[in-house]
Amino acid sequence: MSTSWADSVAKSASETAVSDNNSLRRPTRATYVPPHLRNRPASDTPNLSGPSPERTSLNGASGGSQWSQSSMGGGGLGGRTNHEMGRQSQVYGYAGAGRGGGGRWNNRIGGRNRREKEVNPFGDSDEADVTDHTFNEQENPGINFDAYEDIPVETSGENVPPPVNTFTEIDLGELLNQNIRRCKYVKPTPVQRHAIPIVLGGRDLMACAQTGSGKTAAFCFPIISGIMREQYVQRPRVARTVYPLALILSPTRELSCQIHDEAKKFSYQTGVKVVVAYGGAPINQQLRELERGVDILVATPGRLVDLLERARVSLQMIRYLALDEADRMLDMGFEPQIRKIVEQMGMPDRGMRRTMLFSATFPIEIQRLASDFLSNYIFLAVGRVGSSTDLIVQRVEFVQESDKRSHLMDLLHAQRENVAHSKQTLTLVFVETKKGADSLEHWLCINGFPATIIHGDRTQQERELALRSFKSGKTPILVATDVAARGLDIPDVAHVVNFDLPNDIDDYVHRIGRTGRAGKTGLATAFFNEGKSSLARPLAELMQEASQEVPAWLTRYASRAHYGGSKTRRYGGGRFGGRDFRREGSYGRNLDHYGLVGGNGSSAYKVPGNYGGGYAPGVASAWD
Ligand SMILES: Nc1ncnc2c1ncn2[C@@H]1O[C@H](COP(=O)(O)OP(=O)(O)OP(=O)(O)O)[C@@H](O)[C@H]1O
Repeated sequence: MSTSWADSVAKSASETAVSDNNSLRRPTRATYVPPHLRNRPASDTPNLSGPSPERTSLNGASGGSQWSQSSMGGGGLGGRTNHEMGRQSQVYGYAGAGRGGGGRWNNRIGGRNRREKEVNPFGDSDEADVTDHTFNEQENPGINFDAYEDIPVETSGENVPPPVNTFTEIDLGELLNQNIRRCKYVKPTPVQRHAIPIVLGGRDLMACAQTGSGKTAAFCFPIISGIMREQYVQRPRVARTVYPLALILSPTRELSCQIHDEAKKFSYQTGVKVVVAYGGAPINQQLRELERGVDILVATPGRLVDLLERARVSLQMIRYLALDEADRMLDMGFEPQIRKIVEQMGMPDRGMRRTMLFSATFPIEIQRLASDFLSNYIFLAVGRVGSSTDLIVQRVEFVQESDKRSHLMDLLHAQRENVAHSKQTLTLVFVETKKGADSLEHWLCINGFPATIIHGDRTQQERELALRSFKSGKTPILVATDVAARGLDIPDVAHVVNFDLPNDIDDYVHRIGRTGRAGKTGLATAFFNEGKSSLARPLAELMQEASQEVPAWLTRYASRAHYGGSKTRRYGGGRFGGRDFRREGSYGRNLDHYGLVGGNGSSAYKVPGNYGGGYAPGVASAWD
């Protein structure tokens, strides 16, 4: 019989307890209090002042050996099936039965006392209905699910766990369900329907799903639920080092903050503690936060490496690893750093942790790199991957460089008139360089259009201020480089203008995806001229796939363009372009091209360094 990770940890816990002189109380199966029952009134909490369970638990590096003796393969989280998990939840009063059943924040998880009161991330919103166990579709507008009705879904890999249609079909735990209701989510989006059972079923996942389709929750829910339901996890106790159980990596500071905010909402009152660490902000504050305890660490790669090198964070206990915007994380800019984090800094090997990679775009060459981090994974494609959603109306206009500003002005004037009597709408304008961003913002402001900017040369404080000012509508125009292209979820962005088109079609997909989110519609306008002729073909293809009107002049440009000049569709061909690279004939062979179907093995793909970044050689990076 295979030994699950949870079993081996539990066994170790009880063995350690016996071998010690019983001088300290330790958790055993009998005393286990799941995290979701810990945030309870003091009167129900035994031994609040007792010694920390971790005090004499695994010492230092020995925590790692717990991992190496155990197996997470096949059987899933702790080797249990969903069904078995359901049974276990009854044993522990899971499913929220235990109001008053156990500890509170100052029970230990993550290595420290938690005496601070948890701030309600939902503010003062009405709490009345969250304990009602239903997800009421009628009452809740949430998301336009009709937009997703006939979305194509493709999975590949062995024994794919079946999808679910409702949150109640998944045993996520009542406290998490309450938070889902507080978020006003009534049913899972397509990516959630498929991804959550896959990860809860113990499988690794590479998931492609369109922008704004709910990927954040798709990786957060199984992590939070998994941590809540598992056996008590003893962590090594090494001075000033913390041992998170889950790591979520994202490429930008703002996106990490956003994921952190979301994860905090989802984990409210579950006892699962989420901390964020990112560059450009004072590290001491982040260290203090970490010292208060951490179960899920959301981080940007650079700051994480810093924390690892200072030995303030250890990855030994990581059992869930999620890479958001995974293709970006594995392109040439980040890949060495990610490889170092995942393979050389003490994280349990693949197969010993659950690994999830998410993005809206997943080029084949990046899939191949990514597969190094995954074990017997499932590939999930929701929607036409590498494509944009049909919810976004895409327009492309031929505008010479010298005319771009006046053209933008015309658009903004028209927009102003259109929305004069309706709700304030936000416009996001993408430019290629930081300098270009500064100068355009200045020009807009002196011409009476309140604008702000975000790019990698601004201080983090300035960046955060700009984003707040934009979100609140105080400055309804945000001029941005690609640093704002991915992941940011700003509900009222009605219009994305590609003042300068990116060089990479995937960057275009992510940029326009800042509008048309969660089932809402949006508008994206691009200024095209000869300088971007290499983008003509992939752009025309993409627009066609999304049933957009392609101007005749763009089709002419596209027919003149040849593959060598740009990255065209790299997703394995076919209208539904999200393809598992393992299904391509090339899998297992050492390719000399990157899976261009119908292409000629473009030289653009033969040089790995040519991928990523989204800016031409010689152009300063727009990223951090
Ligand atoms: N089940 C749901 N019901 C209603 N709204 C949802 C649901 N899941 C997610 N959302 C909302 O949809 C929006 C988009 O979600 P999210 O930011 O996770 O998208 P994404 O797929 O990660 O996008 P991107 O590719 O741009 O990063 C968010 O505002 C989120 O709160």
